[in-house]
Amino acid sequence: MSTDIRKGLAGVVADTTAISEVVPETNSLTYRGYPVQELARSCSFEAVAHLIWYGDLPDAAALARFTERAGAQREVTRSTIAVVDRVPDNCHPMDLLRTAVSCLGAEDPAEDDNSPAANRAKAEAMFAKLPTVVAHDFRRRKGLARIAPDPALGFAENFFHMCFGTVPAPEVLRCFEISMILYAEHSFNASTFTARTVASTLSDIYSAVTAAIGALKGPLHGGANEAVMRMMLEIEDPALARSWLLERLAAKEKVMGFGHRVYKDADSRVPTMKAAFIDMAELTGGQRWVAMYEELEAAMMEAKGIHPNLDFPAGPAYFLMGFDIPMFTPLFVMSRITGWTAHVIEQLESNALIRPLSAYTGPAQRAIPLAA
Ligand SMILES: CC(=O)SCCNC(=O)CCNC(=O)[C@H](O)C(C)(C)COP(=O)(O)OP(=O)(O)OC[C@H]1O[C@@H](n2cnc3c(N)ncnc32)[C@H](O)[C@@H]1OP(=O)(O)O
Ligand SMILES: O=C([O-])CC(=O)C(=O)O
Repeated sequence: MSTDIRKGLAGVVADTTAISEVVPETNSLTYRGYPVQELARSCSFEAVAHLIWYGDLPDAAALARFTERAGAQREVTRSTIAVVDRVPDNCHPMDLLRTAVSCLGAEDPAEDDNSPAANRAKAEAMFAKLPTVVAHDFRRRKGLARIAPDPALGFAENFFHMCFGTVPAPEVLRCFEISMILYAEHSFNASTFTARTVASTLSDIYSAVTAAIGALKGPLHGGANEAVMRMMLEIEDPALARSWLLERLAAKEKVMGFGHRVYKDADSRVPTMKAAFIDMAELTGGQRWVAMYEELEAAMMEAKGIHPNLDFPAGPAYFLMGFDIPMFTPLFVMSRITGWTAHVIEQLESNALIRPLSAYTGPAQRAIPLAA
């Protein structure tokens, strides 16, 4: 047996995928062959979701059919709302979302149908319904009544409508949509690999997504977008950012929103998201957070040569859009549901149970003492 242990599976190529390609040498990320920056510039999130699941960008007619199908499925059942309403409202919203996906699975009579067509239909249903749950939770924590989804609105417009009762300026919608497109897919990241591992046992797609939500919640992964904004609020004054960061590094602490397992020379998505964040700051008078961003980014580059990752601009951009911090990782879920489910379908197309080996380091085999 090989004892070549790759901690964290770093550098291990675990399988093939045709969904996205991350090329750290050229700082590039493509979804089904299209550069993500170009998708963010010219496509709707619905078109990108279609691309991720079906392999091609939709033409106008296919996009209209897809958007109509998604719009019509946004409502969740009364029983899902009832379960969600019983979850304590001091829990993290990711806990609630995980529970909601379990409910969606339990309610689906076709839960165990793992055919590609059935799983695509379930993926589309989750894409449509998860924003309804996230918005409901956002309002319920403030003691506000639920706002029903509007099937006539696009993905981003409907989500703001369900959260705030209004649809913001097109520039805000665009920044939000850009974040959804950039967060949608990123090859074998920890949560996607979790989803694929669950799928590899021939479990159902809802179980895979539930597990992926658990993996995304951690601050080394999706939870970092929340931690970034908490850090910025704690620092408060951009003039204090550099010394704050250097103190953390001196104490050997990690600074959230920096570093990446695959990209060592900058995250391909950051320039696009940073530009969207700056647009948000200009729209809302939030330039203080841009100054904070610049200070932290420069100090980290000088001290450790480590670049920001996507969570670094996404966190303050969501803050400026008016979302509460614990909601930031659920926003990530609303996007990554596309990538996760595409990977589950791909895993099942040529499945092999995911089960690595371990090198045992416990005591050598021994006899049970007679008195035991
Ligand atoms: C959408 C996403 O999920 S993107 C990732 C979001 N996560 C974060 O922002 C959390 C903060 N970042 C990190 O913890 C890491 O960079 C990870 C987990 C993302 C990737 O880590 P790995 O590839 O395992 O690298 P690892 O953690 O071993 O770091 C390598 C070196 O860089 C340092 N380093 C990496 N990231 C950071 C950071 N954010 N702050 C301070 N030091 C860091 C490590 O301390 C280590 O230094 P050392 O060699 O002197 O011990
Ligand atoms: O790829 C990773 O390890 C983490 C990441 O950036 C993502 O999931 O978007």
